[in-house]
Amino acid sequence: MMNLNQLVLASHNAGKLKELQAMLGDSVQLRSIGEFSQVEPEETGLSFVENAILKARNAARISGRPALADDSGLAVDFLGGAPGIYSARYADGKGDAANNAKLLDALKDVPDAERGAQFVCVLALVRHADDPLPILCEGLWHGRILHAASGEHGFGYDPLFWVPERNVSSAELSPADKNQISHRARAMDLLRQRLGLK
Ligand SMILES: O=P(O)(O)OP(=O)(O)OP(=O)(O)OC[C@H]1O[C@@H](n2cnc3c(O)ncnc32)[C@H](O)[C@@H]1O
Ligand SMILES: [Mg+2]
Repeated sequence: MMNLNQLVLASHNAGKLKELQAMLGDSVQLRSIGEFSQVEPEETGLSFVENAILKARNAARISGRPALADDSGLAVDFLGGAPGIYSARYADGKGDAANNAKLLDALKDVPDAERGAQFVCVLALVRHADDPLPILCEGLWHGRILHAASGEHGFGYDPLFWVPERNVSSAELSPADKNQISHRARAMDLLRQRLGLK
């Protein structure tokens, strides 16, 4: 298929790079698109799939190499699936802390039973910028939104995401544990199967 010893990761998010590289182990080395360009493409798609493909194509074009993109986010039931594809920009680009504060505010006084949410991850792999057949893999992770932040690991909304199967927040899981069960882990599992890496 393609030489997969090395892949360009179409992401400027250091948390994703760390998690995805840990999942891949030594078999594939991820190089951040940040090594090639600091310009982030506008995520104009209406779905995780469209944005993942858009980012992967952009990175393949800039680097001239096969590229992997991750488009992910948090879909909250009570908010009709918001912030969803807009998760990174929920508080207008003010960052993780502002995103988390806005989410807590939006769910103020909402009881536990209505605080269900899922993390979504779509991985897109393109062999080159105009690849007509991107490989797409998705993963979901069901949980609940806490009433206050808890935990120091991870990134983004992790301190607010309660993991029912472990009785802790996602930011209280060790990185190794999160990488076993997260939305990203599930998507990566499928990708490794598709690539014959497992
Ligand atoms: O687009 P790139 O450059 O990859 O980086 P990004 O951070 O903008 O990534 P997305 O556009 O895919 O937005 C995903 C957002 O969803 C949230 N998110 C995704 N996965 C998460 C995880 O494992 N834990 C916590 N928050 C997560 C977090 O706020 C991310 O910024
Ligand atoms: Mg983004």
